[in-house]
Amino acid sequence: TLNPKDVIISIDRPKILLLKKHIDYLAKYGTDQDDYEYNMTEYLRMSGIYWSLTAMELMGASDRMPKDDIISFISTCQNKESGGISACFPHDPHILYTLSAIQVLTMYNRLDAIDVEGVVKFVASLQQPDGSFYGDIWGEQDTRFTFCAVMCLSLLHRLDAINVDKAVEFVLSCMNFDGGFGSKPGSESHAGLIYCCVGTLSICKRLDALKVDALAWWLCERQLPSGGLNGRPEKLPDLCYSWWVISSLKILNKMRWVDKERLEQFIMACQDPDTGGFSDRPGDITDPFHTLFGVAGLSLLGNSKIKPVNPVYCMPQETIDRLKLKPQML
Ligand SMILES: COc1ccc(S(=O)(=O)N2Cc3cc(C#N)ccc3N(Cc3cncn3C)C[C@H]2Cc2ccccc2)cc1
Ligand SMILES: [Zn+2]
Repeated sequence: TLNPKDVIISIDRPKILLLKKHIDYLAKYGTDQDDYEYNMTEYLRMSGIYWSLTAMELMGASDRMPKDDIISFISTCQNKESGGISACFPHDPHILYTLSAIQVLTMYNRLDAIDVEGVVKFVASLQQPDGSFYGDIWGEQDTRFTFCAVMCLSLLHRLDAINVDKAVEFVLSCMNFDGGFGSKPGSESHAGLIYCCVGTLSICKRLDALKVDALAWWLCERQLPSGGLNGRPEKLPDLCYSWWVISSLKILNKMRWVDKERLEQFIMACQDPDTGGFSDRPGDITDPFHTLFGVAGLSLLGNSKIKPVNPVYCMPQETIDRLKLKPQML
């Protein structure tokens, strides 16, 4: 049931974490090659593997994933000429899927399965004179891709391959008067892009450049009476936006500015007790994308049944520690 700008959570929605249901949901997802949705999402297959594996790692159930099949799938997706990685053979390589592949292989500690130098060359080749990054050879510019490039190269300890100062300069050129960020200079502030820009500045150790109080104020204003958070003013709450907002607030050390109990109630209500998984809002269809952000969000809120997640990389903290990466936190 909706009121114009929020959802009303009915009392029969789940209130506790249905961990086993989510583990079984993700373990089953993608095993049925004839499944319509599975085939329709071939274009994002690599990201789907990252979403599922990361959620399973956080739930302590990554042994339920087909590790060897995943690793050999990834090596078939690397383009020999460009070094880039695609979502699925024979699609074009793209920075989004190159990042997802590197995130999966670092969680598995199996970077030997691909040509790392080729990945570094592909990512560096996408940087533009203004410091921004294209997503692929077709030239779409978006601050999301700067974040993908910086995150991907930092996981490989190869930030030396790009001009970090110019990348930071481009991100800062997208800062708005409200302290937020959009996809390009002058674009409206949006929670997903704020997360990308704050994450980029954290990895580049430039959080000093933020208007912290203005930005944290804009972020905590995203929370609605239902406890959920939206991506922009006047929008409905959505579980994935809840992740973008609270991970940004965690990096800024301002988590206390949101009502954690109400947010946890919203996240729990997004679970589906029959199919397993989390959806964007209570009662909708679940998917691996929102299941990751439900599990990661509960981890950030301190749920002891879920392993700690790093708010910048959206990966298990133990992986970030093993890589000796220290993204800046305020
Ligand atoms: C509705 O079918 C869709 C629609 C789009 C996409 S998408 O372009 O690949 N993508 C990733 C995504 C994955 C899944 C899953 N499994 C579900 C949704 C979803 N959205 C759409 C969405 C999320 N919240 C509400 N909406 C409508 C975000 C989008 C963009 C995005 C990509 C990477 C990282 C962050 C954001 C995939 C499926
Ligand atoms: Zn969503």
